[in-house]
Amino acid sequence: MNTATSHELFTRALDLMPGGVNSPVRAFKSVGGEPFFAASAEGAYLVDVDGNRYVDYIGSWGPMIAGHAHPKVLDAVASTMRKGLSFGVPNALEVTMAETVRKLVPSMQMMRMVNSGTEATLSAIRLARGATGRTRIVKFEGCYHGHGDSFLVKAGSGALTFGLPNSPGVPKALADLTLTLPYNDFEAATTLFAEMGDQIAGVIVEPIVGNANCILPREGYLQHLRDLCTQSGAILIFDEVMTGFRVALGGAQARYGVTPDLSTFGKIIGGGMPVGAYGGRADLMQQIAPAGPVYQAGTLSGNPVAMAAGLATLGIIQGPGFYERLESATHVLCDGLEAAAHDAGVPVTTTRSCAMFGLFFTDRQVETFADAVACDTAAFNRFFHAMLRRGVYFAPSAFEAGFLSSAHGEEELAFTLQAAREAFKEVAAG
Ligand SMILES: Cc1ncc(COP(=O)(O)O)c(C=O)c1O
Ligand SMILES: N[C@H](C=O)CCC(=O)O
Repeated sequence: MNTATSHELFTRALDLMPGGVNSPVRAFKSVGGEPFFAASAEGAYLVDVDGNRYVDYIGSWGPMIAGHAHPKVLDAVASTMRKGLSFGVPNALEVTMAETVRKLVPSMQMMRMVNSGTEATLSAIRLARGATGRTRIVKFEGCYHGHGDSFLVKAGSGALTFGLPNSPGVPKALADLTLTLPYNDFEAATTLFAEMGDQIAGVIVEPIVGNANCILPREGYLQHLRDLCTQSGAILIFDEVMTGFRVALGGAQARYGVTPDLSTFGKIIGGGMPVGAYGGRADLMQQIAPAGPVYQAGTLSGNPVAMAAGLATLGIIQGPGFYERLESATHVLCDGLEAAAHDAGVPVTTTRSCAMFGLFFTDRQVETFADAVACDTAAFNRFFHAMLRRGVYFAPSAFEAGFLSSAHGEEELAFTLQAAREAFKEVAAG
């Protein structure tokens, strides 16, 4: 495999950007080797600057649920941008976006568009604090909510991958206000609320944890958090930046039938452009400036080109059978990966929820963060490179979920599973 141009770019980048990248996980530091540099992407495929083609199971970390460079999204972006890139005054697409989101996710009675998932979560937690007058927040070990200071405590994603779950630079006084719980542990949550429930402003949770690989909620767990928050007056925030519009049209809250007070979105809602959103109960959102006293703002928020890309994507995913097809493709992939691993004698288990999946190198079922970190990351790293060499790109970390798009058809799945049969044999050989 020729990677000369990527190598040359990475060498230059290392001198210019920390780790040679603009976001840590993509540096390949935990799996070893060097990242490839993308030249283009279409459908289920990424093409690098040396002309290598990969079936892509990241989809830009989630936004590309309709596949890369979908013609409807490109057309919407092209026609919108000709009218101007940014206005700094309200535009009609923002209103259409909010109406569309509220139709698909009814708990989003009112909302605010922002520019990233990070902005959405840190705005939501500020609102929870402002509305309750309390300061403590609760998050879960291995969950990642972007890089806001309050969230870099036992954080997942790159923070977990690189062993930096509690980042230097976050004042201790602030970090002390973040309480952490083990995800899926009913008893621990009950105990914490019994001790400190009246001090907790909000609970923020990835309803399906996608930043410590992919861990599904135990039956009744999200409802348990709902009940604890209702009883104590804490605000329940579902961080649906990853799960929103991915595990169901109405997100994880629709899939599990649990209604949060606030939700955060990102990724798919922007169709590949930098977008996030937060919203929920109207009485809470009315406390955001200028309607209320809790301040939050953004020069480019509601950007028309970003709204156009997001709206086009939200249009595509409402097509008939869209999620049914995604769900069955994910089953084909995960069942096939488990079978291929089993045939090679490599212990592997998968988790899946519609268009999102986890691949764990263990023979045990994974239901907790402790289960996830106990898996064989060295075996994952070997598998990752064996797949990459065969033209399949999984996340370059054992602690990230995988994503399918509607462009992953029979051909791509068959190609992936053939590569996996060979790759697992390579892993077994050591
Ligand atoms: C669940 C979750 N919340 C928040 C974020 C932060 O989003 P962003 O990277 O757009 O700031 C991410 C991803 O990075 C995420 O997966
Ligand atoms: N897990 C993160 C987002 O979901 C990975 C993306 C990033 O941090 O670059």
